[in-house]
Amino acid sequence: MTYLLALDQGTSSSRSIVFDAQGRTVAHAQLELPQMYPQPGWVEHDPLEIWRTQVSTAREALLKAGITAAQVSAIGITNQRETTVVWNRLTGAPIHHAIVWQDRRAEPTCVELRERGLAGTIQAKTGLLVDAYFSGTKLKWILDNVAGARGLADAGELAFGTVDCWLMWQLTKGKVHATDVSNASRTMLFNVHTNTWDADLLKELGIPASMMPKVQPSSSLFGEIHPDVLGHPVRIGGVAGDQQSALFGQACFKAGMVKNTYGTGCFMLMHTGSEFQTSGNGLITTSAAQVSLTPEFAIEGSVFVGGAVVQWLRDGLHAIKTSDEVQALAESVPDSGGVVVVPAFTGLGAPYWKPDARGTITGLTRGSTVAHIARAALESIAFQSAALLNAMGRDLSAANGAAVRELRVDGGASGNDFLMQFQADLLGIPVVRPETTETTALGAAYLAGLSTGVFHSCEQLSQLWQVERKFEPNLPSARVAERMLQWEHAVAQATH
Ligand SMILES: Nc1ncnc2c1ncn2[C@@H]1O[C@H](COP(=O)(O)OP(=O)(O)O)[C@@H](O)[C@H]1O
Ligand SMILES: O=P(O)(O)OC[C@H](O)CO
Repeated sequence: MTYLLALDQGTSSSRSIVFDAQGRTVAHAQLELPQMYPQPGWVEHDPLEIWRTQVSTAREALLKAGITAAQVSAIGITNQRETTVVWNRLTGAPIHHAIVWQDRRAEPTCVELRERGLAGTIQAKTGLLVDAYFSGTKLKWILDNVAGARGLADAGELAFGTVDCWLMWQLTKGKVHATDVSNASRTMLFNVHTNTWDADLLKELGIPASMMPKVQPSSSLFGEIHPDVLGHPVRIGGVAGDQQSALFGQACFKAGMVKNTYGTGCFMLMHTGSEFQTSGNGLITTSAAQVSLTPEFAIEGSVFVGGAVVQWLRDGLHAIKTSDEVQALAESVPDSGGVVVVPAFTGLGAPYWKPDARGTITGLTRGSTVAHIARAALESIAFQSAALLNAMGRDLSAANGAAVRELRVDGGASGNDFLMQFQADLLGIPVVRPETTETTALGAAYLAGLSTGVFHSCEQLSQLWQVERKFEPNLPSARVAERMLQWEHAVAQATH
């Protein structure tokens, strides 16, 4: 039997999954990752904890599967993106905690870049909007603020990496300092047309090129793990940022195919093939996972509060005891009774980009109950995602692309049938949930399997992808327009 091991290092946990050669899950292990909030707006992880939890889950998953590393054909790595680690090449020790993607401390540098009129050049080269979300300005912050860092960096003694790169350094005991194109494209330092680090942007932020990892296609041989780690040297055959990995795991290989992941937040990505398109509607362009040297792209939008609104119902309002109870509560009323929840707890992400917006509930009457609020809260996940898909639709028609035919879904909240049906109703296209909703890890396993001969082609992977349930739209278009308008009115109030 042939197995693939996917390491899925997420923001809140490290997970490892063993898959068989049909892409079926064989065993799964997960450990939570401690979060650190040293100042308002700052979020950090301990890089050594990232490594410790990841390697523990890998060992546990192999044990649960009843196999040894010698039976694993290849390892695939997928990871929370943008999170920035800097370590000393000689000692291997991180010089600072990892600065997590949610961390806003680098905003002043971004203001400066925007004021200097660099946003257009940066978007043309990297596909990104200038924002503290991406790694480049976080890396600059570390060099500017950690004592002695700049001197060591100039002397070539420091290494930078996103989490995939840091894990590979650890897995190979310092032999491999590499990343893949999809992770590199989240740094704001990477030219996505040439698939190389951009010398001008590195210079602009004062980052020595010697710190940067080698960049490879997502499906390629990155190296072999040290035998001490899992008891056997296994090849690392695939690496991708978690959202691009999910796009790959959903078998969205062609232009116009879209997936949405409903986790804490929601991440929607549309493959645009080898066409580099910038969005005129508040979305970003990113490198998709690549199996060759040819650049491939996706347009991406993110919703900050997706499934997290259900956590708020549970922990903030005590409206439910477990997340699973939300569906029954929402369905205990025939509609939301005119209530609209805008969960702008930390501002609104794409396509609105309103950092100062705050959570708002509109349409409350004397008859409103907690069930109406719960229903409206669930609906808000679908409204925000619909705004993203509508923005993608506008980008597509501007580029004369074909209309999107279906939305493939995954992530924790995609298990909620009410939410998925309402999503299909709002979008007017089928929402399709696959058999395996662990598509992030599956994507990494696919990438690793492709480069090591376990799989032969993307066509073969498309055939492995199986529908579990298809939600057909079932709401008259006039009613959809009315509901979207109600939502946009509420958003306007949240952003006042
Ligand atoms: N039945 C459900 N209905 C709606 N949301 C849910 C349900 N079960 C879990 N969730 C939400 O899904 C999210 C967890 O999904 P997951 O994919 O594990 O997220 P992440 O990878 O961001 O940690 C949580 O925010 C949780 O509130
Ligand atoms: O780890 P997740 O699933 O929260 O994903 C985080 C994203 O990669 C951030 O860009």
